[in-house]
Amino acid sequence: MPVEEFVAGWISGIAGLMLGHPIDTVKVRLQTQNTYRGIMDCVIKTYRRESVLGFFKGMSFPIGSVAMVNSVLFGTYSNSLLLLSSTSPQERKAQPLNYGYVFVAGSIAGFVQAYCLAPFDLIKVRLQNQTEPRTRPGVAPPQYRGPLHCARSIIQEEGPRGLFRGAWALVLRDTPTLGLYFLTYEGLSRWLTSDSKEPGSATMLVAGGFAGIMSWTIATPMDVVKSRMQMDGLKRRKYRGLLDCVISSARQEGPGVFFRGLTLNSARAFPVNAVTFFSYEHLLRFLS
Ligand SMILES: CN(C)C(=N)NCCC[C@H](N)C(=O)O
Repeated sequence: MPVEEFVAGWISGIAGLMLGHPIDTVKVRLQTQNTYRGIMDCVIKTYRRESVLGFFKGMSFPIGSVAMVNSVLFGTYSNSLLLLSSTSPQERKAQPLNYGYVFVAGSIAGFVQAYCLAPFDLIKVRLQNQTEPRTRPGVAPPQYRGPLHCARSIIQEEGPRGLFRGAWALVLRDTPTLGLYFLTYEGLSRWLTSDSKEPGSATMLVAGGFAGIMSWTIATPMDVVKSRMQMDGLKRRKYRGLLDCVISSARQEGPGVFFRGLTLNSARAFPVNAVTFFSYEHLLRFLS
């Protein structure tokens, strides 16, 4: 099994994460808390209360974990494509790709990565939602002192299964959208590259950026449900399950609720995924 894709996926995951985390924090807060009037209100309140550090809450943990999940995503995608089409990445560059295989391999990779991502994403979302400023004398400390304390508290209060709260929503979000993610990337990079040539840097950036926007646009409604399910269970349970979350969110806040965070998801998706694919492709050329 080729491992270069796993290594390149890991490093490119770190690059994308560092660029996108502050926007991700604002998005998660808007999706799960009703105290903000909009993006700017959330940015200003976060900055005033928590300083610039507030935007980076929960980032130390994803640097290791989300990067590892990105490695699972790219490694599973490439190896699934190898199984389906019986061609190596080098051979695939020389002949037209079967887009059906690309979509299926991307969806398999999305399914596998969703399960690996679930506990890490849950911890990230819970930490991002803590609006208390960093510990100061006289101010009550936040509920979770850090990622490990958060994981321990969830296991103690909600049992080990608590770490997988929202996992089904994550699987439903990522399985089809990652099929679309790789399909958009491969389709656009082929379209922008002349026959028998390898995609250039500008092509990787543009195709990666649009793959991110396309997949996150489709993923946003399920992303809202996922974030809400992950925050549920903290105190009293609000939702009986995924369907109940969908129905009661729509009833209480109208269908527009499923598009909360769409602007931020798209604004974050372009640079993050441009850099992710750019560094992935270059690392792969360097490693093989
Ligand atoms: C729509 N979805 C879930 C995705 N496209 N997922 C892959 C994205 C990878 C990148 N780290 C990011 O956070 O955008």
